[in-house]
Amino acid sequence: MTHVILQADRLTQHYGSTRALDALSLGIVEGTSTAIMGASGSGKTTLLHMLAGILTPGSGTVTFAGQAISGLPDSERSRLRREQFGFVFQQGLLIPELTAVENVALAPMLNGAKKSDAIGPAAQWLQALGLAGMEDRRIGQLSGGQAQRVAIARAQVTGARVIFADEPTGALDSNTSQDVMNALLSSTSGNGRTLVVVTHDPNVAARCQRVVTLSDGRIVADTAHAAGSNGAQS
Ligand SMILES: Nc1ncnc2c1ncn2[C@@H]1O[C@H](COP(=O)(O)OP(=O)(O)OP(=O)(O)O)[C@@H](O)[C@H]1O
Repeated sequence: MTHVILQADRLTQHYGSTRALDALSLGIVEGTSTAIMGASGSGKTTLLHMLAGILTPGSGTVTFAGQAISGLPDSERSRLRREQFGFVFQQGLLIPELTAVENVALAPMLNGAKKSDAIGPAAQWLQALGLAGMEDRRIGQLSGGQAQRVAIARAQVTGARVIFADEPTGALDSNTSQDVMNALLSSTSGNGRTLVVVTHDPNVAARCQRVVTLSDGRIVADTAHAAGSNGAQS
């Protein structure tokens, strides 16, 4: 049975006279991969940030696992983000002074875990993402694709139920982009977790099970891909 883990209802957001989102409603089924596409300025990042509780909507609601999150106080939303959500951005926003494993361990440590307890799961995630042996390298000693896989590990080590990615392959060449999407899909929707990814890249979108296209803050296409790879390694 399908379970809607995230539900947006009639989200509207204005920035001055710009309407970034226009009464947009969208349900995301748990364990699936969804790409959000659309021209520059169509509202993709605004939508992602609202689904993730980073932004509160001007009007409308976002419900996560049955709880309305859009009206929660900042502190509650930030706890929810740390504990239930993971984030992967175009530039991994990793800390260059720390090693790969320390960067990943930082996520559970921010939730109160001791470093000695956080390092083991962090190393396991790096291994699962093909980075065994690179745990002690600093970020500058990794390729762009390897660094993005560290960011993917960091997004998930806390047990996040939903992973939000904003142009996760935007800074990578096409082969590396394929590798990173393999890693992202297999570790998320391939593993029962939910992935929502904003992308301009049709190759990235085609790997997802569903593609939602925005224009002027509205959904203008919503396509399910029977052939969505759901994380299969190709
Ligand atoms: N903080 C802000 N202040 C003013 N306008 C904003 C702000 N954030 C977004 N906008 C405007 O809202 C609209 C939607 O922006 P958004 O970043 O969501 O689009 P996008 O589809 O993610 O674009 P891109 O692909 O270029 O990242 C745009 O017209 C943008 O200029």
